[in-house]
Amino acid sequence: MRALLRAVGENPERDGLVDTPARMARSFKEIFSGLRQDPADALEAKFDIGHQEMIIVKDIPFYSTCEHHLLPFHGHAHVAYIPNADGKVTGLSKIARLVDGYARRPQVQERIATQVAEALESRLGARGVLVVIEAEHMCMSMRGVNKPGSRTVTSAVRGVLRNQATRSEALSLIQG
Ligand SMILES: Nc1nc2c(ncn2[C@@H]2O[C@H](COP(=O)(O)OP(=O)(O)OP(=O)(O)O)[C@@H](O)[C@H]2O)c(=O)[nH]1
Ligand SMILES: [Zn+2]
Repeated sequence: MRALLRAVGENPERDGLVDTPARMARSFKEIFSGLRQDPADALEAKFDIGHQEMIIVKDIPFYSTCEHHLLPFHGHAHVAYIPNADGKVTGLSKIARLVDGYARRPQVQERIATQVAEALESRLGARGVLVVIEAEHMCMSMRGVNKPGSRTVTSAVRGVLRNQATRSEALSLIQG
């Protein structure tokens, strides 16, 4: 961190910066905590409620860091899934924990959606999954192309949610 401060033309020994490297290390530990866990461990088919219909947790806010510039991108994730035939579902908060776990890594937006979808499919045995992520990237807003306010939308679809009617139902519930 000190080398980085020196490289941008700063003096890492001056008063305001002397504690910055340690502070950054603590901050990075939190921002990248998803690297030291398997976010899919959050998932557990815990509640045997015989529910086999669609479940959507939408507008989940998240903060992540783009792996190209190490600048933040942030926005909302919408996660729809259809449980498998045994009708067991996971706790709603676990869906948000899953998003957080993958977001707290150096990332690209596309991969967060894919990883969330694959975790729900493989760990929970979900019959269908649709993940939509919309985010603003600071590397596009505050530098480079300088387009604040532009938003990127990515999605990942698995299983029966590839079916057009089911996918349209999920998308209309997410947008509504
Ligand atoms: N696909 C994808 N691209 C991303 C993501 N986050 C940042 N990027 C892009 O990564 C690209 C890196 O491009 P480079 O040309 O190597 O880097 P650069 O010279 O800093 O590019 P500019 O940002 O255009 O100035 C840029 O186009 C970013 O917009 C992401 O989550 N997904
Ligand atoms: Zn970037």
